[in-house]
Amino acid sequence: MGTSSSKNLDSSSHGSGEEKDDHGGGQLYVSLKMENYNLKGDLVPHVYGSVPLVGSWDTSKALPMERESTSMWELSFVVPPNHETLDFKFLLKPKYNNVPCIEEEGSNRQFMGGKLQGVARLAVFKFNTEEMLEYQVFIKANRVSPFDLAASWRAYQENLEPSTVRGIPDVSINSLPEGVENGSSTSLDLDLEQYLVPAPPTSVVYAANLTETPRSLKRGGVFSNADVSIKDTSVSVDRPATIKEMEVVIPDPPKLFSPPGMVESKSVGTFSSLQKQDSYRGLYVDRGVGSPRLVKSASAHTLTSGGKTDSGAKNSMPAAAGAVAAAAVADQMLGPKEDMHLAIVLVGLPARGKTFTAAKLTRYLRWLGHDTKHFNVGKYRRLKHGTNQSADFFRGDNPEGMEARNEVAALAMDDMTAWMQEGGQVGIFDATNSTSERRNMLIKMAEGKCKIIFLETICNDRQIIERNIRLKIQQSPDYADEPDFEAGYQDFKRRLDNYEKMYEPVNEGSYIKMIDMVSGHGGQIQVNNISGYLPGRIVFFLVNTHLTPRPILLTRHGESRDNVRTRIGGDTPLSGNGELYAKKLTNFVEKRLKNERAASIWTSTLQRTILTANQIVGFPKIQWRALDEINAGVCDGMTYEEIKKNMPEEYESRKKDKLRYRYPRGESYLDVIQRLEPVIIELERQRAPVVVVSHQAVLRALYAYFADRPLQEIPHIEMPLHTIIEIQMGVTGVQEKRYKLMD
Ligand SMILES: Nc1ncnc2c1ncn2[C@@H]1O[C@H](COP(=O)(O)OP(=O)(O)O)[C@@H](O)[C@H]1O
Ligand SMILES: O=P(O)(O)OC[C@H]1O[C@@](CO)(OP(=O)(O)O)[C@@H](O)[C@@H]1O
Repeated sequence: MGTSSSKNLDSSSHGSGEEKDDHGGGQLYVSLKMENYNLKGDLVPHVYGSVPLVGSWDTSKALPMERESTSMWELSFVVPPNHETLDFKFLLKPKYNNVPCIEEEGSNRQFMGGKLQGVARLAVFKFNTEEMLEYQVFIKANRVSPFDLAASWRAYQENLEPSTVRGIPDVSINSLPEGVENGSSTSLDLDLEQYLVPAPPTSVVYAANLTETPRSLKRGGVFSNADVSIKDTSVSVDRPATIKEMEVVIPDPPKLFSPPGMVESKSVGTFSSLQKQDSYRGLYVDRGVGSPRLVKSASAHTLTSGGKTDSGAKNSMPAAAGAVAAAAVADQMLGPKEDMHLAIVLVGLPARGKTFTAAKLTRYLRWLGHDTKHFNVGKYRRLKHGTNQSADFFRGDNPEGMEARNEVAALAMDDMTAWMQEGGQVGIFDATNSTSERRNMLIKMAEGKCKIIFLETICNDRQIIERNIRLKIQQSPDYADEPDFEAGYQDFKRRLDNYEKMYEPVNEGSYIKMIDMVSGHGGQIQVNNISGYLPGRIVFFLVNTHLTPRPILLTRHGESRDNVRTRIGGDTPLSGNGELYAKKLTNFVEKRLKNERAASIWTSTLQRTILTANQIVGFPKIQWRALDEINAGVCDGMTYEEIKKNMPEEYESRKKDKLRYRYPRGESYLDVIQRLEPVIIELERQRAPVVVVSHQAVLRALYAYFADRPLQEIPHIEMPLHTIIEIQMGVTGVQEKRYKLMD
């Protein structure tokens, strides 16, 4: 208490403290603390004793101690000086219940004339003959005058840091200061490009794993790995895409979005990799497309619980929490065998967004924890028959062409069903599948092995089809060796005519039709005979996706006071550095979004994110509970060092499996992913830019979705403070830029 009349009776398990005589009179301020890292159910330390304040020896009136930190419990009270003696003991019992009630071993503890009597000792609780719990005890008593009490109350109030953001409604908008028009503030001489830093290269291991050589072709001796690189050089079969390969040029610029200040960007998503604007050929990054059957990919391992095999089939529990896990378990226990495996079979004319949609769906399902693979028949065709087949190959009246195409489709389907027998959950079968004869063949092949849902992409907008065709000539390995863009364009048009002559829209079985869904409004989704958890989710996802180009800006809050103290969790305000970042971010957002008609700012409900976004004006701000930081449970407020020292088992368990590890009374990364699903759906649905101000763990999970990073990597993704990750969504997939606003 820091008063001249204080009396310190510090009595801990390590020895009793120094005593001073009482000269000041007044009241006795008693502070009791107990410490133990082990908890026993919902038992809370209580104090009961001889004076009415502490229950007059009635256990039901005992005073509960309050949790001061993970392991420390605290209770302070003031007793009038006229109590000659104060006897008391510690109890363990539930906070709102009187049973069980365990009293500490040994005699009463006693204050006499304001002095603690006897020797310091631990508080020992015996549950039965074998089980007991020991708490360290810290007791402090000070004589304080009423004047001291009043002064200390004032000091307490001054130092108290109640949340400074209380009262800000969940949805708010700070209006612009008078005389300032949106986007024309004087502070805007900021050059965004000066803050640009390189984005990390796409994960090497993952990209390579995803583009494995189709197994059935390899087994048949059609080619060796070495052949693949030679025959199909423009498909990144055996090697990851390098940053240079992933530069993107979008054709027909006037029709497409080009945000201010855009410079070089890197694709982290489904498509990318064209070269220069006026050179019509580029590298095609076939990310997420493959048929890995021989070699298990890293992602396949991460998505199953144990990888145990049962007569060849592994136990396909998803690496997921919550609803995803519950549905998977129910399917395994109750569903018909073929329902455990789902085949999404794409249908549509060329250049209708089938591969794009398939890759996006794969990314979403994998992020949720479903074991999903994308099988692209075009890749099989190129590997078996080469990359330079002309339009004639695709004529309906060309029997050799028809046979060759059906054969590679059957090979891919074989690979997909074989992978499912090994435990794979969702196979996405990507080809035109544009005749009912072809679809019948697939239905027969799937019998008893998996359930088929057709996903047809239909586009009636000539302009969009034209743009898609141009993208195709630039992206597809089929035209990688064609130096003349116009020749490639004419050939592709003839190929399209050939397909159109044969095309039969889906009218059979279970299907989803996406009709004119590119812009996110005006289109429609038709579904037939769709039921079940996963199909329902897939429909919901597809309803909400579109291709309207828009940026999503992800940033952590400015440095918080707990960040400075290296304490995790908590709800502290910003440090000086953090406040500076809040200002810089405000300027950045103002400049970056100055030409946008609409945008919104999303924060968590914790004050460090709300304060970071506080000064941004003119855009609606929305607080999302789902964006709150991973809940560290009983470790909230501790440093990693403290956890390591005091809870070594917890520390080690988290180190071993950071993805699945759940803090006691808190969350795991998998829990965080589950609660972020509505956020992802809403980010997909939004057509205007969104700025997300959130936290390290949450942003790792969100970023992983856009960057297509495997679940296992999520807890280890670098997510630095004071850096903005700009995700550009659009017609070529997802690209990333990074801005570092502070050193
Ligand atoms: N639902 C859709 N309708 C029309 N075009 C789309 C759709 N989804 C994506 N696209 C666009 O179509 C382009 C070509 O898509 P792609 O998937 O290669 O076509 P496909 O596999 O049908 O030949 C993509 O780059 C994308 O911009
Ligand atoms: O999963 P790890 O690597 O522990 O990172 C999450 C931690 O990051 C922190 C900072 O250490 O997030 P933030 O400051 O962004 O809110 C902690 O609050 C949180 O527990």
